Amino acid sequence: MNETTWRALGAGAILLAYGLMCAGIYLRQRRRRAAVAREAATLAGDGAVAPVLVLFASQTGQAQALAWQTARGLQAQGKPVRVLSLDALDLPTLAGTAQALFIASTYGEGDAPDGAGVFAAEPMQQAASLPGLRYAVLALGDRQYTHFCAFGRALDSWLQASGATPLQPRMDVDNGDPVLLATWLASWGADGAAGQAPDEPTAWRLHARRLLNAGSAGAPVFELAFRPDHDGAALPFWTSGDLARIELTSDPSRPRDYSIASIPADGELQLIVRQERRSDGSLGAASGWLTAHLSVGDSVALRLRPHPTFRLDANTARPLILIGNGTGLAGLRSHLRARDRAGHHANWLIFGERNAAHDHLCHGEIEDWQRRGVLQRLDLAFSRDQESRCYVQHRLLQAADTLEAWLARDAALYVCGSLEGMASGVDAALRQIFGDAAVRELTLSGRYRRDVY
Ligand SMILES: Cc1cc2nc3c(=O)[nH]c(=O)nc-3n(C[C@H](O)[C@H](O)[C@H](O)COP(=O)(O)O)c2cc1C
Repeated sequence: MNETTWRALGAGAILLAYGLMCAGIYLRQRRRRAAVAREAATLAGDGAVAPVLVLFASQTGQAQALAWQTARGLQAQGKPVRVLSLDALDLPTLAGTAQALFIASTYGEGDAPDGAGVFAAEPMQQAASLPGLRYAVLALGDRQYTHFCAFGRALDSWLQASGATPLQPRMDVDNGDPVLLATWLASWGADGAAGQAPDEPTAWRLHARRLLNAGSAGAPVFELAFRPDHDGAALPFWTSGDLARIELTSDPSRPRDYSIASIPADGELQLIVRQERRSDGSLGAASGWLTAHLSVGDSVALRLRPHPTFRLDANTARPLILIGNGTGLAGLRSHLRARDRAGHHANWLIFGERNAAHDHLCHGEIEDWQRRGVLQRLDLAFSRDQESRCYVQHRLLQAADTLEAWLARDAALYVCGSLEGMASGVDAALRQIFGDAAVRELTLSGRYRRDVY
């Protein structure tokens, strides 16, 4: 065979591989859509009347929970309903819908939450044609952020620019304002009183508190262990990836969510908390209370919050790549403990902190996982142990080939820790290695999940 024939064969092989990759993406998308459709069909009725779409854009689950409450209200009035995450919505479906209700939170600097990132980056980039659509928007946010309810607002503007007609003015909800939530729910026939989080607080006792980074140049990090307040009381249900919400008596309007660092099999609920200091030197309200004021033996009320976007769920049987920094180890540790118990050893941890000597949080447990093969690979990035700063995103770039091999084995990525610097850097590194389209596909298929703050 001459060189031209070899080249032609090579080009043919590349085309074939590309075709197979496209077919794989298409089939996965189709499977995902079918699963979403099955879930939504439970409320959708017999198909004689077009369902109302209830669409949510949610990071930690509040918008999602409200979407289901809204849907149940509509259903109680005899209306067929479909509940969908915004990223599971396509424009033809929306254009063919008469009525849609949007419940959207805001993250980052006025950005869409992860479950709506693709919708925000694609359909929302230009006006669509939605003249037959009547809609309402419930925007969730927090006035402490500069871009209050920015994503809900952007969604509203886009719908208006697309020719859709508002059923009522947009509602901008500050910090879960119960009055506005009850008003929204009542307008769709749902029980207003159910507007509060359905998860009841449970009573716990602080059993132990341990400093994890003695001698650190950074702020102290503690592990707190809580046990049920009453001896012999059963542990409430949670699963790895979930959150614990703390409401301070001094500031009940501003609850704080912490990633749970343990699993129920540990017999206790553990958190990893960094003691924050304000610029005037005083302790942060929640972290100061947990790390300094609360004494061992004291009681606390915690609400366990399901965190569907960060659970293992459909990724249970997949290899996992767990990436995080600082107290973000909490969310990764609960997953690793769950994996250890389930005997799933295809785990790769990439963890970053400042100095190995003082900030190697939970190193005993991590070494034990390594020794027992629970971790197949471990990469540590101690940013200040060398001249030039090195972060987890640099480890990702250095290990790009291995990362590619793991993703080819259908691995899922879990990122936990700070949004600025870490999670944004990790996202940029993933896009640099795999391209935007692949990151989009990972997000849509639930193989790229984040618990970032
Ligand atoms: C890291 C972080 C960033 C946030 N950024 C904003 C923001 O820019 N603007 C805003 O109005 N709310 C912001 N919020 C508040 C959320 O939008 C609000 O808590 C919402 O109720 C969460 O709903 P979800 O559980 O459905 O994601 C932010 C919250 C967190 C934790």
